[in-house]
Amino acid sequence: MKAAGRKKLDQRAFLEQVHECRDNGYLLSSKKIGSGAFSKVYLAYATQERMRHNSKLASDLRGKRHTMVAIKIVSTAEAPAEFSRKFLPREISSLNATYKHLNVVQLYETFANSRRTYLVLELAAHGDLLEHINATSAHRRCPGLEEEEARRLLWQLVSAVAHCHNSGIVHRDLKCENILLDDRGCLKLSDFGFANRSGLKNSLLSTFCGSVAYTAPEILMSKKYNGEQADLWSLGVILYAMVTGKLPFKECQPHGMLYLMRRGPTFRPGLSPECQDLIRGLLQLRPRARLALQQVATHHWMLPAAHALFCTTLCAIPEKPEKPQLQTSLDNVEPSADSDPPRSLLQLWRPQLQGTSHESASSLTPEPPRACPRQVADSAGLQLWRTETAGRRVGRSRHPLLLCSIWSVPGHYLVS
Ligand SMILES: Nc1ncnc2c1ncn2[C@@H]1O[C@H](COP(=O)(O)OP(=O)(O)OP(=O)(O)O)[C@@H](O)[C@H]1O
Repeated sequence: MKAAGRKKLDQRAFLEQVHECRDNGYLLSSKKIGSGAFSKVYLAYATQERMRHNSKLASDLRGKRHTMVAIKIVSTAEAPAEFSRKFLPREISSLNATYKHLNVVQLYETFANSRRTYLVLELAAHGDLLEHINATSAHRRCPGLEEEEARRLLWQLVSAVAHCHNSGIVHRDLKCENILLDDRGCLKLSDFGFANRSGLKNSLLSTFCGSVAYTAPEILMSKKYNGEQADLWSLGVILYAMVTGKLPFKECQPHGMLYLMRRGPTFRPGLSPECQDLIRGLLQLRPRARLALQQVATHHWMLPAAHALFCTTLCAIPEKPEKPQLQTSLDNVEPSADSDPPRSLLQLWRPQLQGTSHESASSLTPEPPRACPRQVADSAGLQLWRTETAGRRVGRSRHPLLLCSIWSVPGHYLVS
């Protein structure tokens, strides 16, 4: 087909899409923010009318203080039948199963007709992790991210993957291109096109999924595999990519890849031994020998991330002046058992936090308020229910591996 004819068809298709979105309560912009094999992703705006009718959308966008969404338009008329019958429904059901987590792209709703399916997604407007690594490497004139930044991002990624696994979903295509960043620098796991139910514990999968560079050796060897353990391998590749700016194993042919995998990763000088140890722990040939997510979260290289999380929480959530008995009602008030004051620190972090008493917390200099307590809590992966009840439990962690509560004490919040 001639280029002019193709362009006209594209314009007609785009106008149809604009109308179809408008009929469903969204204003589609012409800004294309990405494309996949059978899909295009556009920036769009939710109408007030739509927000009134969709509680997921309303509650999320209220917190973000904008009405922007990403609409993924899948051309089901052009895609192979197997894609529309198998992979697209799996993507939608996986996104529904993993709703809602701060580090997983949220699906607000879908609508469809005979030619297209529309996925209305949370917008992550700051590109993907690969772009971020490349841009940062160029800026620093040194390949890879600072370990501190990699740690912060891995913390969020581990939280997202743990949430998926706990929800019975294995991603199976974890790679830097599928990890998006939003305008607050918050990581959002996306593209659940290959995701599947993890099913019964220890049940094995057999489909080859994902990109060779991130694929676990057992999949390359066409063995039956455990999806959760395969995701752990990919996490190791992603961490390696973050701290070195390179992929650990790069070969086009699977047998060449397997040869490199057996030899193990090599590291640039200067990379901390703790980080090398964590990467090696994930890039274990034997799936069962790989570190579990819980072990990753408590690995000594990761602990500063947990510490930073607590310090951020302790320092940056300034409590409002005390007004005894007055409770600011937030939209997510939980009828909690405000029972005893904090006694034990979370087991997972006990060794690191033993010194965190009321006094030591108070000795931290609180920063002036930069954002409202709820925003700060959100970005730290914590959920606050209310802000003004000294000595009471006022929130909890959203991190699936970090089961803790937030307590209000005069001047600070404590995490226990
Ligand atoms: N929620 C989102 N916010 C911002 N950009 C997004 C979002 N979802 C997808 N994109 C962009 O659109 C691109 C394609 O989306 P996605 O990967 O979901 O499609 P796909 O059809 O599964 O792609 P592929 O065929 O590469 O697997 C992404 O690489 C990303 O750049």
